[in-house]
Amino acid sequence: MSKLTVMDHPLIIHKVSMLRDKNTGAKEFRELVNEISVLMAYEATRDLSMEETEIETPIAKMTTKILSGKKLAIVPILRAGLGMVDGLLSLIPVAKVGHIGLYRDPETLQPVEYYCKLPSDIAEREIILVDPMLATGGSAEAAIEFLKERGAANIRFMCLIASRKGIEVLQKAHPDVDIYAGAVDEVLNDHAYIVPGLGDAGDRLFGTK
Ligand SMILES: O=P(O)(O)OC[C@H]1O[C@H](OP(=O)(O)OP(=O)(O)O)[C@H](O)[C@@H]1O
Ligand SMILES: O=c1cc[nH]c(=O)[nH]1
Ligand SMILES: [Mg+2]
Repeated sequence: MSKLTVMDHPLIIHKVSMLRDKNTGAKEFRELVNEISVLMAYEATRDLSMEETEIETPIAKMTTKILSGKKLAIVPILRAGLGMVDGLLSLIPVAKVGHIGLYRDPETLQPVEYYCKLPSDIAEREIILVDPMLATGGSAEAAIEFLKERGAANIRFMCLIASRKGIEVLQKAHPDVDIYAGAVDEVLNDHAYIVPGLGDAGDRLFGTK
């Protein structure tokens, strides 16, 4: 069973509350998604591997630790995942960015793929897959399958709001993928939107409703 980490930091809880508010406009919504992504990146990278190195301060030589240099990739699920990329890149500027285009068919609720472009060495990279919403879990499950088909073996998934059902589906389908969620909501409505959720993350980010 994969690990589920739900954010409990007051700054994140506060910003997720602002994000949920229907009166939050697209500009503020984008800023909040960016800020929450930065704060969550701190948690989602807590177990990155480190190695010892020798440096010299102005006072003395010392042995200290740095990141082991394992290669990272950030992979947003389009469209809404795009809103989380800049925040992550601000902390991990050397990461490569891959894109998986998926939308959820409103009738069948099944994910439909329309784009996939990944770094050529994706199989060697530690991957942070990002999407603000984990609802039925179908989109994240399919995106992880694409990544695994291309050889990816080290994947973690970061979302802003997850439903209990989406977490169950993802943990069952991909027990090796740890999940980092800004908040967890219990219910999906008849259209498989998260309740209370925040509405359609892509539409709110890009002002398309
Ligand atoms: O867990 P699921 O039930 O699959 O739902 C979650 C998916 O739905 C939303 O994308 P959407 O289909 O609205 O596409 P968009 O990002 O282009 O708006 C969201 O950003 C996820 O990708
Ligand atoms: O609540 C939801 C469910 C799917 N996609 C969204 O953007 N929001
Ligand atoms: Mg959408």
